[in-house]
Amino acid sequence: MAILNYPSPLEVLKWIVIILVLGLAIYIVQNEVDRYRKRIRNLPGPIGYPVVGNLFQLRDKVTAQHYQTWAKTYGDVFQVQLGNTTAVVINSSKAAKALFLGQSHALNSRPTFYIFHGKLSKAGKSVTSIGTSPWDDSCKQRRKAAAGALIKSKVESYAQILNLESREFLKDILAECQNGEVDLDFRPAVRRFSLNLSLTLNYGTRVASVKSLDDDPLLREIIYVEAKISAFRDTSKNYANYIPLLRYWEPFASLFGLNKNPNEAADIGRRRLAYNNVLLEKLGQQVKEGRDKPCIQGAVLRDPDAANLTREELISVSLSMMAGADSNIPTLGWAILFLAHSPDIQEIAYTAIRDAGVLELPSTSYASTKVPYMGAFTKEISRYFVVLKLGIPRATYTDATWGAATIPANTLVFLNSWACNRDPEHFPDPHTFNPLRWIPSEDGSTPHAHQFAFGIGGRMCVAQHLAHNALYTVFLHLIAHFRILPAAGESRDEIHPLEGLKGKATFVGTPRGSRVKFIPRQPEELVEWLG
Ligand code: HEM
Repeated sequence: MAILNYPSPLEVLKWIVIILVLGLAIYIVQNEVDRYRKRIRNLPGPIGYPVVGNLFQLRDKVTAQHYQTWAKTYGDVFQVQLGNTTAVVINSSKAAKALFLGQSHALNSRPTFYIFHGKLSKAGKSVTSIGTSPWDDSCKQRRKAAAGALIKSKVESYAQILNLESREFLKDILAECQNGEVDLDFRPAVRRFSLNLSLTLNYGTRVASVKSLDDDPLLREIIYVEAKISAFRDTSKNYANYIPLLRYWEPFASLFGLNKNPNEAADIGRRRLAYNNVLLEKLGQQVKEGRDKPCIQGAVLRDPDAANLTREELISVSLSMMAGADSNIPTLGWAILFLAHSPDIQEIAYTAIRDAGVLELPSTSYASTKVPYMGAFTKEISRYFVVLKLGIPRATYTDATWGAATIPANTLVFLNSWACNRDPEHFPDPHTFNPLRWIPSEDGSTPHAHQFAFGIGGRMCVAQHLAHNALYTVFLHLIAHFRILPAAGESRDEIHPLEGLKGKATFVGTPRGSRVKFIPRQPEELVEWLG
């Protein structure tokens, strides 16, 4: 009888390790061939490392600034490899105009990402906001509906909403500022202002008080979920978007209990859909009964051209409006800090407001005023800070060309808005904060007609007029009625648009500072004026 020679456990383990190492080596070789093939011919770009490409060279850096540095070596338009994904980065205003305006159709799409689209949005019945939707007929319809509700003339009709929310913002600050005796954390007031803009403009509903941000379960849910969504959208983190190997690791991590919440993205997607359904349902009922307040979603529901939008498409429009708060909050926060450290600019702005006769007006007139210096100041805030320093990622819809290079359809594209807004050919002395650059010269021409904080081309921000008017109105209220000083011990470092950020490599630039002193110019009169 033959005796079977079973291998020892050590032998088995040895073979398992050999097979795993061999498998990994074959995978890596194949993967490197794949990554090499994905490089775009005739387009320069830095060489990265196996598997990760250029990702680790960008870790803990403000990505847009790093790309701006690379542009000095590789030119205005270059490619990077983020793991297995090839991305094209556009770093000068001239190149941005040539590509996003000159080849607008080819650059008109948005990419899909493994985490955001594959997990979060899939769980939310694949409903994505306009800003995260690839270009197709549905996206075109949704963009048209949103843009229709946000054109310049419609935005003028939202003036009372902007005035009301700015007034409420001042009330929140006045209630807590103790005449400038304390360093006040302005974030709750800023959050309420921005959330109210999104909610009122989109659904005709609003947050009654700062306290209800914490007390009201629906609002708490919105704030929590929107913050999570912003994190899942972050293009500089979420490495599983770029390195497929990490996706294979996920089931093992869950098996060994290393991934605390493997279904988090899907869960957040479902929760976002749930509260938007509740809000849309409520508005639909109000529209039916004729007791709805004027709002974007109400306008869309009543718009005969939008009648063919499905419920998912209506929700998509809402998601897009809610996402706007993500950009408004840090921009307003940074501007408050900037004002605190810039008494000279506060003084010029206050004088301009006073000389334009705004101080004699009721708050209900503020949004409809046109104080040139304040309009210019608002534009310069957006240009100088650039909250989305790499814009919102784009993708090529069809092949595009740059010099001798063909950028194939479905390539990830980043507009380096930070670099374009600091482009000395477009903005002389670009590192100086100078609102006067926006004041029209005597012949009526504005030297710099385009700044890139809202993007450029066919997928540019649909709400740029609204966002500008909202910021203009709140700045007008704030500067007319308060002086702002820095918090104790804070230096100008906190307003550096790169060094002053909380977390360098984040998609949305958020200032790390959050406290200033607010001193009412005329406390008693202000109470009365605010009503
Ligand atoms: C300071 C405030 C804001 C900034 C800096 C900003 C910036 C941007 C940028 C950079 C883009 C991408 C543009 C491109 O790819 O060329 C964008 C897209 C978009 N923004 Fe804004 N935004 C702001 C506020 C808002 C608000 C308040 C809303 C909604 C009420 C909004 C709605 C949208 C939508 C729907 C898109 C997607 C457009 C598309 O993909 O076709 N934004 N925004």
